[in-house]
Formats: sequence, C-alpha cells, structure tokens
Amino acid sequence: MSALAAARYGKDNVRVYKVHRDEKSGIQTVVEMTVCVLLEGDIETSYTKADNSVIVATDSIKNTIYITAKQQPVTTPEVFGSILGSHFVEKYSHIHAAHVKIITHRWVRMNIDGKPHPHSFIKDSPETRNVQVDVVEGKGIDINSSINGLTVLKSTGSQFWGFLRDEFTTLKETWDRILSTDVSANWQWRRFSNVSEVKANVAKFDSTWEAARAITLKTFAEDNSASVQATMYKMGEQILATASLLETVEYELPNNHYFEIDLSWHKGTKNTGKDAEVYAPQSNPNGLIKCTVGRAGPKAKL
Ligand SMILES: O=c1[nH]c(=O)c2[nH]c(=O)[nH]c2[nH]1
Repeated sequence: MSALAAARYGKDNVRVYKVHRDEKSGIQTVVEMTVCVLLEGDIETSYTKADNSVIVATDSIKNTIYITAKQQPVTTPEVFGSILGSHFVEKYSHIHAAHVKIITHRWVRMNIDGKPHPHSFIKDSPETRNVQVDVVEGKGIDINSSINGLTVLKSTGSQFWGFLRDEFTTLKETWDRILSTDVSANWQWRRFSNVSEVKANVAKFDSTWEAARAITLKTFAEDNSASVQATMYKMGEQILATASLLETVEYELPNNHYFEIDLSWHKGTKNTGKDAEVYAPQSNPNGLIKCTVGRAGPKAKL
C-alpha cells in the first residue's frame, strides 16, 4: 500500500514585464519578473483518483499572475507575492497554502550625458532580487527576501592563515590573496498575519534590501578578511541590526579561487608571492561557505 505523502503543483517560469508611465514627467519605470506559484490543499484525489475537479489548472494560475500584475502594484516583490499568494488561499476553499517565488531581474536606468534617461535601462549584471512568499491558511505569511548572483572580487585585503594543518594539508598560509565570490544572501522576516500587515511594512522591504546590498559590498571591500567565514558573519550581524523584523540572515558564498602561476620556467620570470601579477582563475572546484546568523538567545543552536 502506498499513500501520497506530500504534493504541491502550479506554474513555474512565468515571465512578466510591467511598465509604469508617469504622464506628467514622461518618466517610465519597468519591472521584469520570473514568477513561480505552487499550491497545496485538498488536492490528493487528483493524484490518487484521477479527480481533476480539485485542480485549479496551471494555465489559470498563469492567467491569475498576469491579472494580478495588471491590477496591483508589482513592487515591492514582497507585497506583490503576498497579494498573489493570498488570492489563491482566499478564492479556493480547498487550497490551504500558496508558495510564491519571484525573481526580479535587474534593469537599471541608463545615465546619458550625466542625466537619468526617462525610458532606457541597462542590465548591468545577472544579479537578481528574489522573494519566497509562503501563505498558509490560518497561520499567516512567511517572507524570505534575497540577493542572488552579485559577483565581487578584491585584489588584496584578504588573508587565510592559522587553519588546521595535518597530513592532508598542502595549502600554504597567505597574508595577501585575491578574494572573489558570487553573493547569495537571504533574510527571513518574522511571520506576518495578513496582507494588510505586509503592506503596512512596505517601506522596510526596499530599505532592507538596499541596506543588505550596501553592507555586503562595504564589508567585502573594507574588511581585512581573515576568512570568508569571518567576513560573512560580520555582514550578517550588521544586516540583523538594521531591521528588527528580521529573524535570521543567511549567506552562501562560493570561494572562487585564483591560483598563482609559476613562470620561472621562462627565463627565470618571477610571478609568485610578492611578484605575482598573472593568475589562473579557477572554475572548479570551489570552496562553498554558508552560515545563518540569528539573534542570540535560548533559541540559538548549531
Ligand atoms: O576563507 C577561506 N575559508 C576556508 O574555509 C578555506 N579553505 C581553503 O582552502 N581556503 C579557504 N578560505
């Protein structure tokens, strides 16, 4: 005998673009998103009894995403995701949870001759602003906001020494190395009871994203890094300090290695240690360092 242990379904990779035209100033603002909506509820019979009557078609889910984008503001993604997710839970009595993921792509207004252009934008990096919004009937709205794909490099101001040495160790200690990573950072908000409460906090979503991005860049640049671990913890504790509604901040940082190349085989060319100038960037393997920073207290545990 088998049983359905868990199920959710919906539409993924729904690409949506929305423009706002300010008639007075002529300034247009654009948002491009990739949306995923997955539903849970009393849908078991659709799997076990071929009962399609409980299925809100994924095509209808896609249509609902477009209509909601037309009728509601799509910024902030936290608010839009909460409105969208709550719609499914409120509209269909047998749907008890909606999981909304929104990836917001980076369109930055162009500066032309030193002035912001009214309707032209540049995608200056693959970086995205993401949210995961989980609306659960009777419980509330859980929101996780994140930065992804923010690639950074510093050419000095990073060290790595004093690490455990044994018969498996070949890595040399260094007091000056290149540090590069692709930042994934996310922050978990304390549970909101409903959409109105999410809307009441709308300004915090943008300001916290801006603070998280600025803290990440400033700390990366200015910290004389002892390790990826020590630097990412400093980032996490500063972000937690900026917003009291945050429960945790999580970082996931690959350590993208740049290896020195010994060029002494060519006429004794010096290219290691203090003479190193030409390096070989590595695609793999890479270090992968993660941590979650929470507020100290009885709940904190490893
Ligand atoms: O910042 C670092 N953390 C590590 O855990 C580690 N391990 C390693 O080989 N290099 C580095 N660098």
